[in-house]
Amino acid sequence: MKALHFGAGNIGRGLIGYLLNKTGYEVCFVDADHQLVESINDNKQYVIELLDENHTQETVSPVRALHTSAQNEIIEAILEADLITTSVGAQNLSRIAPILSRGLLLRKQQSKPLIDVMANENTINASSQLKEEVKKIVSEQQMDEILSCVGFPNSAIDRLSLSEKRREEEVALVEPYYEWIINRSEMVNKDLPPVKNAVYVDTLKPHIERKLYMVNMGHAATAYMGYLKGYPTIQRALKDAKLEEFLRGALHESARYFTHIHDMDEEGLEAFMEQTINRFKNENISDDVFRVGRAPIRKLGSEERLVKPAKVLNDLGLPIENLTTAIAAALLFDNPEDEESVTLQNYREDQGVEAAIAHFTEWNDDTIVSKIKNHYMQLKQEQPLKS
Ligand SMILES: NC(=O)c1ccc[n+]([C@@H]2O[C@H](COP(=O)([O-])OP(=O)(O)OC[C@H]3O[C@@H](n4cnc5c(N)ncnc54)[C@H](O)[C@@H]3O)[C@@H](O)[C@H]2O)c1
Ligand SMILES: O=P(O)(O)OC[C@@H](O)[C@@H](O)[C@H](O)[C@H](O)CO
Repeated sequence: MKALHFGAGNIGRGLIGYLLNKTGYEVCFVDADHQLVESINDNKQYVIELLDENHTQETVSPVRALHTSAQNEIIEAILEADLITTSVGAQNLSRIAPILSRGLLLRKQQSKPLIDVMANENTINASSQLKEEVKKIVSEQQMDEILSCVGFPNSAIDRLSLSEKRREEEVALVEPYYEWIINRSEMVNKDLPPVKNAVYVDTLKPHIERKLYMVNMGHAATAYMGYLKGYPTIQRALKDAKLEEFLRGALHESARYFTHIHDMDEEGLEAFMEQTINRFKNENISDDVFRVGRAPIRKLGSEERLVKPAKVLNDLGLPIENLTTAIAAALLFDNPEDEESVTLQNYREDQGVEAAIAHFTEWNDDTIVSKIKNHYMQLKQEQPLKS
């Protein structure tokens, strides 16, 4: 069995490549990073190290990689693949669509078997988003042809995954915990063996929402508040009792979304929150606030981790103090090396904070805008040097 995976970054190697390899797939990565592609091809394997006390290492092999410029080889790999997956960042899905559509149309012309394409990104329904990107660039008839032999099952992935260069080799550093949840009902090829240790469900929504609106919400809230307090990592930030209390508060607010919208039980959510906080505090991990807070414009989006639960909870008349504080903190996230952070800061300086809140969150409610602005002023006052 052959799997083609776009994005050989942290989670691509640390979770997806790892589990596909364990399932028995020959994994071929596609990546835009020349050095990464070279390193994978030089070794035909890569190392994955568990971030636990033992730092256990495993080798994932055999693997190969193609650079995004190797268009003919990528098409060949699409034609040969039994499964196609991605983890390139939701903002890059549109970049994959052109080569993917060419390859999928050729598969149809050559009567290749049914295939599933699964985008594994931190966003709601990433595979559906990828499908929409394909739809934008092909004709209606071509889209019908693609959909007659391709499924775009959505999924949720969870594993704190980092990377470290050691002797010219990118080592994937991963926490022991992982979760890959796949919407079976959206798959067209159910003949393949299930991905090892993946969980197959018929309704993904509660799972992906809990991942994004609790794990990633809590992570982002900690990163933005941690940054403002001058902490370099999530783990250092959570040594500050006040920040841990803030994270707990934000998680408790968000948990109400799940009791009200998904009818989840409080006890289960409480356990999930504790598990999440403990994962973030893992002493064996050093997770940079700039990585976790990256792309603040994406994270402030109306369907995203901070704004969506806050909006729904507000409509239900439930508290959102911590969530709106986290949104305010995101507006102060200033990393000159992060393109979105630079755009955000420029917009805020040119247009003012109120305009920035409405523009980026698309939450056009005067009471809310002024609530977020108050938090923002408070945070700014506490951190005069940061902005
Ligand atoms: N790292 C984590 O802890 C983690 C966990 C769960 C989900 N995710 C999600 O997985 C996705 C990837 O995250 P990551 O942390 O691995 O990021 P990363 O930056 O480490 O990896 C992304 C990789 O995609 C490559 N890439 C970018 N554009 C490409 C393109 N057009 N074609 C091929 N390759 C391309 C990059 O060169 C990079 O190697 C994101 O959506 C992220 O939200 C990450
Ligand atoms: O990948 P992002 O930018 O959406 O979010 C940053 C982190 O919260 C994220 O990568 C987590 O580490 C991951 O989602 C854990 O499964």
